[in-house]
Amino acid sequence: MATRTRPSSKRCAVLGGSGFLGRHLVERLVDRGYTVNVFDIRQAYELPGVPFHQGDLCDRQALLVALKEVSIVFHCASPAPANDDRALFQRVNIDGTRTVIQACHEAGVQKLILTSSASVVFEGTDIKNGREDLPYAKKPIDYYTETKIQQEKLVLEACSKEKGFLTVAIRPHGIFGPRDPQLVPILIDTARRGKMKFIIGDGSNLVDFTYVENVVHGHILAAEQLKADSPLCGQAYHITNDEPVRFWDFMSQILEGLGYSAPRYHLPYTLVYGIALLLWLIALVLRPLIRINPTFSPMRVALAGTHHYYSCARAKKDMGYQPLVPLREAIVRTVESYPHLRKGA
Ligand SMILES: NC(=O)C1=CN([C@@H]2O[C@H](COP(=O)(O)OP(=O)(O)OC[C@H]3O[C@@H](n4cnc5c(N)ncnc54)[C@H](O)[C@@H]3O)[C@@H](O)[C@H]2O)C=CC1
Ligand SMILES: CC(C)=CCC[C@@H](C)[C@H]1CC[C@H]2C3=C(CC[C@]12C)[C@@]1(C)CCC(=O)C[C@@H]1CC3
Repeated sequence: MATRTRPSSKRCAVLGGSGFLGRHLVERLVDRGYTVNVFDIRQAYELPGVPFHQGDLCDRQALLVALKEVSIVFHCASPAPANDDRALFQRVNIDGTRTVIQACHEAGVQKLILTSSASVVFEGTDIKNGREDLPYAKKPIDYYTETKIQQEKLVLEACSKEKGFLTVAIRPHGIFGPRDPQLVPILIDTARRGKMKFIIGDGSNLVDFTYVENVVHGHILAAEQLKADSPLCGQAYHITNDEPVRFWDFMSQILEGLGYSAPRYHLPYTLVYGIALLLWLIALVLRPLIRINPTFSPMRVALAGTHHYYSCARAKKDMGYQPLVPLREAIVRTVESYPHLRKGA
């Protein structure tokens, strides 16, 4: 039997390393002296000394090349949540994650760190200071969440001290920061189309928005603390800024920071949710003829109008996690990073 070279504990691969979180993670790992392979279906940048492997994570052979002599794998690849393609989510998040686990076994990888999502327990109704022992959503709000649940279960169940393969899942929520293609761009696009005038509900709902560097910090801590005798094995961890904020205050700070007016007029939550549901049903019926993606999907209205914030006490206790960048500073850095989205730019 061919002998495998023992992988160095500082040699890792980032699946989804071209993405928003993945790229920040790659940069931080390199700063901390890790040797990093990037694996992604698309190449978004080049970094000296960082080999890029372009491929689909459903392709085991392609993965095996990127995992050669790697001891830690960070899996943060996923189709974007806004996508409505059920088959794609099933293929990438479920079948693809099975392939990742299999390839890790074959390549002799010792640790797998999955980027899951706090949304795996969110059903569209209030969650206040939710802990990791909340049950998975029985009625997930979309295909993205449905497949993130299956994906997390697959990864956590694969944890085996006997096989020397340890796994952990990080559940971030509302990641934001420089280069995020979702949150700030969607918000500013909505404002530019004159649709950011209304607050859904009374505006008091608290939400976690988590600065990308804190999420990265949580991933690296998890990788470094994940050992056969640690409580992390096979567990999920919320990583947040630990500063729940009113959803509409956060949006207003970003909008005003970029020179736009904050929303002022209130609309009842149930009315907006009902309209969003109706539009979503109409879009579903019309789909064979025309593809419409309404701004106000039921999922977005639920995210904008309910409480959803989580406790990160378990991460503090088991891995010594503390957010590195406070929310106020994180918002300033984020606003400054989008000069092209400033009003009038
Ligand atoms: N952005 C957020 O607020 C949150 C994100 N997450 C999770 O964090 C992870 C990273 O998210 P983001 O960086 O925001 O997303 P992103 O869309 O910027 O990055 C995902 C990356 O995965 C790659 N990818 C997609 N399908 C692939 C495939 N079949 N094979 C190889 N690569 C593939 C994409 O090309 C992309 O570069 C995802 O797993 C997401 O579910 C969890 C909670 C919140
Ligand atoms: C905390 C968390 C899970 C955030 C996720 C980010 C996105 C889901 C949000 C980023 C911009 C948000 C946004 C809306 C909904 C949620 C987001 C897409 C609205 C569509 C809600 C209704 C409005 O009045 C306009 C909002 C624009 C921005």
